[in-house]
Amino acid sequence: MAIKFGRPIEMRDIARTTTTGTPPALDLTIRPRRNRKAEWARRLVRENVLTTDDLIWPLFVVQGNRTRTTVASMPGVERLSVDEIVRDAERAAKLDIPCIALFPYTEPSLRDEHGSEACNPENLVCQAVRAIKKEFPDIGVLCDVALDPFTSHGHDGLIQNGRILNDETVAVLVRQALVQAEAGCDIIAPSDMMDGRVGAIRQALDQSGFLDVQIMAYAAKYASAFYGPFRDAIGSAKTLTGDKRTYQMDSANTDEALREVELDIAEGADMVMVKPGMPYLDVVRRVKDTFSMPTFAYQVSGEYAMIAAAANNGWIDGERAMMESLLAFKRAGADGVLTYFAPQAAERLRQQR
Ligand SMILES: NCc1[nH]cc(CCC(=O)O)c1CC(=O)O
Ligand SMILES: [Mg+2]
Repeated sequence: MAIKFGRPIEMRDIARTTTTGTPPALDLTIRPRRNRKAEWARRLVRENVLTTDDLIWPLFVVQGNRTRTTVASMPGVERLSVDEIVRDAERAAKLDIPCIALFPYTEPSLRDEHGSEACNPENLVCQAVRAIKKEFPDIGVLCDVALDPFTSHGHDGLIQNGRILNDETVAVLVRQALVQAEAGCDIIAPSDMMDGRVGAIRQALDQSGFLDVQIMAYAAKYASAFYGPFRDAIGSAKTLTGDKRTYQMDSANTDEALREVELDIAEGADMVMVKPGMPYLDVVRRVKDTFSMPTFAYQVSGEYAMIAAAANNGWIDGERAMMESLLAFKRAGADGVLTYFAPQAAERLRQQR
């Protein structure tokens, strides 16, 4: 039987218990359960809290007008045309979500081997940034920097003879970051995992006068199966040849994550990110403890899909699983979370007040 609304474990077999007299009390001085006896008591000793200030909401942009298309593997998530994304930005602003993140679904005809569309100042992301900033200048806008939404092969960088070129890719990423900054983006978030890209982007931003544009580095980004639904959403799932293991990190490593984060901080990152989220909470904790930097976690598409699918099947209480998963990031030391649940979580937090 599906347990939609989880019952406290002690309720489950209550019918079976036969109470024959009261057993003698245990001689316990310390009873940790005392601090859990009522909601007010639990609130009083609660160590971590999730607030709306912790949320960054990722949104997908698609060509068109008044268009919202569903993403099969991400129930509840849609690709939005520019006019519609402004409506979601409005929803974010009303919910007090501090920041939204933009990802494009690029028309296949605009994708090429070099990801040229990434540097087009009129590309979907740049259009969306301008439209959002015009109506809601006070909401933070984060733009992902990587070539995968724009390349015909679905990789984050340029390829030659099957190899991803590092330095040549960085040169393109710098141009991509500059067109996004020119469009009004507040936070540049390189997700490509090329070496040296944070420093190169920082230098270019500064030389162009974008001294206040922040960089949130996807510093410890792992080669993960949990990105599957995202690649559906941006339309690179079918075209991607091979995998990303020559640039994204091996999921077995954590020391390496610290070295990656250290480099990105030295190169000028204002904030660092660990990605994916839940399977890498240990990395979040180590990064936070080691560097004391603003540290973010990305609860990625696959994590969202797992919770949404199980909830839609009636196998878990989706709302509670969502809140529990988001609180876990806070417990691990994250200052904030990129999550597709952002609007639902913000709505729930509002009701709880
Ligand atoms: N480089 C692009 C990028 N930026 C964010 C994600 C994944 C986000 C998600 O799964 O929700 C990816 C996919 C990838 O690296 O293949
Ligand atoms: Mg790096």
